[in-house]
Amino acid sequence: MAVMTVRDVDVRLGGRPILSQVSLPPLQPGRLTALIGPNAAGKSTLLRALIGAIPARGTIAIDGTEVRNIDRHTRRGLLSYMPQAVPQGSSLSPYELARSYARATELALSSPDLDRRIAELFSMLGLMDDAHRPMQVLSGGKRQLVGLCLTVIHQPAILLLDEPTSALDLHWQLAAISMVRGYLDRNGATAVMALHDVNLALRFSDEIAVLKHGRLVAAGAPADIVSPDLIAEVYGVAARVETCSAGFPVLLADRPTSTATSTASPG
Ligand SMILES: Nc1ncnc2c1ncn2[C@@H]1O[C@H](COP(=O)(O)OP(=O)(O)OP(=O)(O)O)[C@@H](O)[C@H]1O
Repeated sequence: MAVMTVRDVDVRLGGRPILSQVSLPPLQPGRLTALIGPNAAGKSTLLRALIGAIPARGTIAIDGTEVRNIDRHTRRGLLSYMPQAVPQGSSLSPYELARSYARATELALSSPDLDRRIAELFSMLGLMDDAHRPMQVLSGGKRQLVGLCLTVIHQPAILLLDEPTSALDLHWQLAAISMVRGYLDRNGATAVMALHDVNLALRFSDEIAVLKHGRLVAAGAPADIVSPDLIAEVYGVAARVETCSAGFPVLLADRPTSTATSTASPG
């Protein structure tokens, strides 16, 4: 189990500020934090800063140690990142990729145990029939599901997932996020997940952090922070937030109220 701290993060890219003073609620074991906000708000940039892929100022630490000071090998075992792009096609099969990812992180599992783990993940995500087909013949959604399997195969403590459901149909969106939730519950892991679908964030996350123009606009429990005013301010959309019969807040988006204002950088 690990706790990640993200405080006052600044990132500059191409000579201009992209993130400014971004802090997240403490990323605690078993918790899922959804990162929402309009296009170009800085969600992917923040996730890339958290894995140490781009330079950042401020505090990005795991159990008190700055991520940049954790050696690459340890970092790879602790942190797992799923980029926004759907994995490319290749001649390797999902099964071969899963085996090679697990080997690369020196996962301490016997070969039969690893096969059992792969089969469990593949069956949860509907990949059994595709396990031995080359990635290049799989659909985009299937390749995204494979990408999600690869993100958890070595049992990392922290998952950083960039729109992991963007290519998935309704059924597999729910299956994918349920798999992640189950993973967090069983392993005491934590996840930060960038999402465009506010209703998925409302339904599945413990905390939501809202970015706009590279700044944190709001953060907290979904029901506490997602309101019509926030949605109007952040997305330029008139919306209602109602409570569904299962007791969850649900966003009903009515119409755009202004042109998107998502391209400006933090000043
Ligand atoms: N390497 C780079 N050099 C310069 N600017 C960059 C670079 N990478 C990203 N940016 C800029 O940073 C801003 C934030 O981009 P980012 O991809 O983090 O946003 P996002 O919230 O993930 O967007 P989306 O929802 O559209 O995926 C954008 O204005 C983008 O053009």
